[in-house]
Amino acid sequence: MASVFSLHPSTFLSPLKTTKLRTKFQTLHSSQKPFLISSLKFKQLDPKIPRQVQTFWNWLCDEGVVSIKTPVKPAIVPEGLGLVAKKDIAKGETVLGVPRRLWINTDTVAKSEIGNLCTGLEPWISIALFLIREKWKDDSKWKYFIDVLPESTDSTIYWSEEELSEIQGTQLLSTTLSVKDYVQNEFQKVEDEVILGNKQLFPFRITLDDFFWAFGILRSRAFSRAGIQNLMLVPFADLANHSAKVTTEDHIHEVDGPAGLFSWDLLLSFQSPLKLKAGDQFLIQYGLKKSNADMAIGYGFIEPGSARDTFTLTLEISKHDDFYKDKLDIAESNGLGETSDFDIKLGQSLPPALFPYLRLVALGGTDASLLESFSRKAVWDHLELPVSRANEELICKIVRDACKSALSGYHTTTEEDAKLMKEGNLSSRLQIAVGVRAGEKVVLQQIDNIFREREWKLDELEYHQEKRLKDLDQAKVRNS
Ligand SMILES: C[S@@+](CC[C@H](N)C(=O)[O-])C[C@H]1O[C@@H](n2cnc3c(N)ncnc32)[C@H](O)[C@@H]1O
Repeated sequence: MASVFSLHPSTFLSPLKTTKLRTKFQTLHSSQKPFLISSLKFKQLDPKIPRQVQTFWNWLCDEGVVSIKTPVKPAIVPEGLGLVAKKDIAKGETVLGVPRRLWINTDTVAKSEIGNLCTGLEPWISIALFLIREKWKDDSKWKYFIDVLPESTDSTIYWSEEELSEIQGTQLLSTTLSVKDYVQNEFQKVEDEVILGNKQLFPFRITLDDFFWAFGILRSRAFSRAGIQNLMLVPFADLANHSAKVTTEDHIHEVDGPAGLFSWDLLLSFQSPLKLKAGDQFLIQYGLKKSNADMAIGYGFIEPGSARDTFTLTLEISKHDDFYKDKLDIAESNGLGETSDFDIKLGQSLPPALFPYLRLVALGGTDASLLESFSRKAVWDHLELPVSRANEELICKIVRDACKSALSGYHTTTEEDAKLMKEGNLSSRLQIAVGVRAGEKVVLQQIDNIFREREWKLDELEYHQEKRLKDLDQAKVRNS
């Protein structure tokens, strides 16, 4: 693949740019000198910026995506590349707008040479193939954008065996391995069904590493408005880094607006969620609901602190359960299934459906009569309250055993993790490993504590059977 690295930014003159420059010199003589000088100056980034970033910025200028008025510019920041305010920016002020013609989404792929081949593929897979192909092409429209994309991130999908051993026993490890399996299987399928039979469109070797690269790029930088169907890569906008200081998610919009010198288009537009001073970094929120494990897999970093510490309890109605069909029916009538995931977050109350589902899973013996006595909805309402001492004791045991088993799978103790974090100086990947494993353990301990306390109170709780007898007695008294 040819590269633009050998060209000095000031010698990078596409035909279009030459024309523009000439026009500018003409206007220079017609008294617009200040505009020309400042517009050339605004193109210059910090001299320490890598040359390909300067070239990318020049391209954005030529495409009319940025102008002298654009209040942010690319810069080197602790998170890699980022966007920095050129002037003070008010909260809510528009900082950038990238026109649709530069987005890479399924529409872009559909209109490309591989459009027909990609019909029916998962959106991310078609965009991944497109991206790999554009990276290989010498004359890609997105060449200067692709040249500034990283080769990898600290996402756990790129970790070595040794690095992965640091997250032994964690849910992060099992999710990472499932994601890697998924990507590998999808690659094998697309290689057999699309790539190998279409050598004229893919005249170069596409490896599993290429596919992982594209997957990682999409996971860490693509925007998706309403789920995976609207996945899109947006040059320039994808330079915005994340900050926990941003506590809203409504700063990205699609609006109609000017998209160059003479054109109008749909723009992906960013409003600043924070008030910024000149020189501050423009930051956004990547997703308030994401756990640290989601952040580690998707973006290759975690948030310090405990706000994103999560453990997912997965419960299942056994197929061998005598009441399997009834139980499944009740779960499904209430939006759950044979297997249900409950995300438990540190310091937050348990998900409301956890107790009814647990009681349902554990329901047996004489308590099972509950399944036949009421409508599906009414059974669930009953499950909101303790059913019987035996049932409540069993759910505590199920959960506490699961916590104990999970806690025994980690290869470090909470104290060892705390010591490592206190000492500092960890590599970025070890920081993620220690942060996630410590976070999972503390949530597991929190869950175990809740159910231990519940065990202590088993004698004080009011159970469904007793309540029913009490209600019957009260009714008798009223009727006598
Ligand atoms: C959308 S890109 C942002 C631009 C990116 N910094 C770059 O150099 O191209 C997302 C990536 O930026 C980095 N990043 C963003 N926010 C971060 C943060 N708060 N801490 C650490 N890394 C961050 C991660 O590598 C992440 O995968």
